[in-house]
Amino acid sequence: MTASSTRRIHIFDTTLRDGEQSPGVALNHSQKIEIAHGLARLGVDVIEAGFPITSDGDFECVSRIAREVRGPTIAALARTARADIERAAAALEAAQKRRIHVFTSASAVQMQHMLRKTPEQVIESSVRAVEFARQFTDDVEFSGQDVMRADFEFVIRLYRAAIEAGATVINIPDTVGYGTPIEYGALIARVRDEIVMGRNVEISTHCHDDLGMATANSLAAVENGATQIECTINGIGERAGNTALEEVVMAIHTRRDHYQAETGIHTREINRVSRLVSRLTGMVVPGNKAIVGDNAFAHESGIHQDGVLKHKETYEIMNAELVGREAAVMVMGKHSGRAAFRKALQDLGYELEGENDHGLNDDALNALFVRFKELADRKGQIYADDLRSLVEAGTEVEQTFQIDSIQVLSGTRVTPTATVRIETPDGIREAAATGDGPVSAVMNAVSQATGITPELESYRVQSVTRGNEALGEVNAGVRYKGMTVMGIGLATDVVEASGRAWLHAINQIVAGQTKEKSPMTAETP
Ligand SMILES: CC(=O)SCCNC(=O)CCNC(=O)[C@H](O)C(C)(C)COP(=O)(O)OP(=O)(O)OC[C@H]1O[C@@H](n2cnc3c(N)ncnc32)[C@H](O)[C@@H]1OP(=O)(O)O
Ligand SMILES: CC(C)C(=O)C(=O)O
Ligand SMILES: [Mg+2]
Repeated sequence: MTASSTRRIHIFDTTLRDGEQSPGVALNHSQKIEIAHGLARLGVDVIEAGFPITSDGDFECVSRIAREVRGPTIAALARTARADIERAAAALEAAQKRRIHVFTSASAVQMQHMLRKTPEQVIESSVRAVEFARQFTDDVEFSGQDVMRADFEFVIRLYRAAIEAGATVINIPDTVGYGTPIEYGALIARVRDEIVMGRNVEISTHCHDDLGMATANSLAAVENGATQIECTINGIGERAGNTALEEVVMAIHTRRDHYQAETGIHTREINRVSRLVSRLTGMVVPGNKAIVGDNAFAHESGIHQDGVLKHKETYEIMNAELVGREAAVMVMGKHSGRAAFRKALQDLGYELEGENDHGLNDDALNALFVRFKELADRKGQIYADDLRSLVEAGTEVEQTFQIDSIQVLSGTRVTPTATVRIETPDGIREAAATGDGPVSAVMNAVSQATGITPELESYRVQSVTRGNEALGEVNAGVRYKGMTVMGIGLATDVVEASGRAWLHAINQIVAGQTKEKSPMTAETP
């Protein structure tokens, strides 16, 4: 591939407009500004900052982004109405580079039932709107919603009219995610060959993920002449969301042999902006999400781990570092094999063959591996501290304290209060405590009963089975006097699971302290 044959694909990010249309998401001004700066750092070409006619708040926010964010073109959405276009133009006034994005509908169902216009009226209002928008800027994008359910002959007529009226970017939205890659690619090729025909007009793709085909459709468009992809961080957006920015960018990068294209995205910023958007929108990224999910660069099964340890490329098509993540991680669990087990112990500092206390020969390693599998069967994921306990004590940590009962009082206008009974080596101890919420109340009560108050560093709750009686697993990462441990608690009630996780962490702390005092124990790595 020569440099001259590489096409530049523009990334149009609509996280702040279509992304914010995700049900339940509403970002305030400072959150939007923070995301806009993140997008500029990422190197997107266009930021669609909002739809200014929506509200005074949206207008103000687009104006602020236009004033403050430098680098990308700032775009604002408008219906074909004059008032929308005037409002968009006013909001964009301070932008270094501004684009008005005018949209209409192209499918019969939307024209007839939503716009209540005939196809000819839709063409006429679109032409007027594009011409009017051109009075404010030379950069006008035009979209006809729902093209994949539209009559393609009409689509061609509509877009031809928009180009003649002055549209510089024509965006082909599959608004309801109906198209397949072959159909969508073929339509883009028709638009390229029948209406763009070498003119200086950019073809853009805007896909939704209702059938899980947004990324495939966007890439099919690139194969057929599109040079702009509209997308959102983490694929958020209306219903099932939009094309995920990180997916198309990394597909183009990783398969540049195939697409003969490149984007201007600084890929090492991807993880950072993904985390930012997830945190501010409250939309959790699923573990198995491509590129940015927790598991996207993790290996748990023994055969994969063995392959990756021998040569990374056996199971990895891109480096985690390339998207700003830590190098691929080995998750230790019941599917892990000896190779990964051995490597995990080495990473923790244990010598596998030698004369010191923890020098493990093959027989010792095999015996430990059997215990590791037993533990993984019961527990699922195995953490570094579990491995340390296995090596040093040959068993899971001793449960010095055990929960006898937990009672929690919580609700509106009630200070959350927890009462716990804990079995200790000296008999039952009872303690009651309050907290900001039921979880902190139960943690405080357990600390009081055991006399150990660690500091909470991370907290995660997830469901590990399905249905009404789903078990909640709580992972509480805690720190105590320089020691960091992960407590795990499982129960159908997440408050109880939190209490169990807290106590599990305390038991590990107690076990760690006992070992430190024992003259028989070698230094922990
Ligand atoms: C596919 C997309 O993502 S499109 C963008 C969707 N985003 C949003 O709708 C978010 C912001 N929307 C809003 O705040 C409001 O809907 C507003 C301010 C735009 C309009 O509010 P209202 O005036 O109360 O109208 P309402 O939302 O009830 O209905 C939409 C109107 O826009 C019309 N309309 C829809 N699309 C277009 C268009 N492209 N061009 C012109 N008019 C349009 C509809 O026909 C309807 O008109 P009607 O009231 O005469 O029947
Ligand atoms: C406004 C348009 C481009 C849109 O979001 C869609 O059609 O999905
Ligand atoms: Mg959309």
